[in-house]
Amino acid sequence: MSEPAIELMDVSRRFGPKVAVDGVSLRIESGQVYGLIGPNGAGKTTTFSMMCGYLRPTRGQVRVMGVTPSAEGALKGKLGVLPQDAVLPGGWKVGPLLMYWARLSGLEAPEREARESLEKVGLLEAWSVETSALSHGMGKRVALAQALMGRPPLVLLDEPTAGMDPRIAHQVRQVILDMRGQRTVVVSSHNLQELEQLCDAAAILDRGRLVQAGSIADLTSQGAEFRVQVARGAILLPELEALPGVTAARLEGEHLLHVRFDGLAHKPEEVISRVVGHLLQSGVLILGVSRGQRLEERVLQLT
Ligand SMILES: Nc1ncnc2c1ncn2[C@@H]1O[C@H](COP(=O)(O)OP(=O)(O)OP(=O)(O)O)[C@@H](O)[C@H]1O
Repeated sequence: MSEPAIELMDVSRRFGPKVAVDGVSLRIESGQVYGLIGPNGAGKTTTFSMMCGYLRPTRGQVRVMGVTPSAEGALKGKLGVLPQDAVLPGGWKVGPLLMYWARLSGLEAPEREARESLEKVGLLEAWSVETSALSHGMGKRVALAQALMGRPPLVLLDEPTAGMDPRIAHQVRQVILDMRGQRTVVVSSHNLQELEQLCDAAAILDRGRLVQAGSIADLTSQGAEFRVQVARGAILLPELEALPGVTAARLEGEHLLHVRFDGLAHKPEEVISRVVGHLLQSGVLILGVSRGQRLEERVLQLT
């Protein structure tokens, strides 16, 4: 197996008596978009900060692209970071500030880098705007532009779309999707629908501990569960449960049917077709079918 982009081995981090991260082990492969999920105080930002090298673990080991991230200069030029509460310095205009940062990072062609990055986050028109005159969402986009400059192989984004309007959030998600497969991106977000759409895999943290990690397909049980949105008609659950492969069926409200199946012995497409066929024969009208649970539902079960 090739070397992972990031590996945490039994990592803990304390702040005095407070254990913020507790014995977490996880592996993030190169080219993945990887989500860090968890309720407030779960340890996402602390984990993030250890991946960036801003914090050292109290116990265990963090390896990022083969090095210890907290070692001086270890990740220079290889890492772009959007911290949770990025604050831009006052007294600067956006473009010159980005050029200054590009120079500090040793990038060739700082102006081109700054312009391209600002364009990616849809903010080129703010080139000459004072940082103090930016709205919260605009400031965040400038910080994101900084994280993307120089196309680093690893990008860590803490709450990248929080505080952004829907159109800009969509654009930022597109920027992240464009990096998929080419660079490794770690995203922390409370927007689980967004993470479900963006990520290949994710880790769910709760009170400092790793609750579950895996591909989004595994986390949402895509190989063992599906949902049917029903317009109208009477659903007889025992009849569905008697169909080959189906292990359980339940209704959420009147219009959402959840079906679990034995994904090892049966192909999803066969069980889905069988269930949908049976429903249609029984006169049930269907609005849609989707595989797996919602990620949100899974996280609520686990945390
Ligand atoms: N510098 C610190 N000193 C003391 N306690 C801290 C410090 N940083 C974090 N903590 C505590 O560690 C725990 C994990 O915090 P962390 O910020 O990593 O959580 P989070 O998952 O990012 O939360 P949120 O979703 O609210 O941003 C919390 O209980 C927090 O109060």
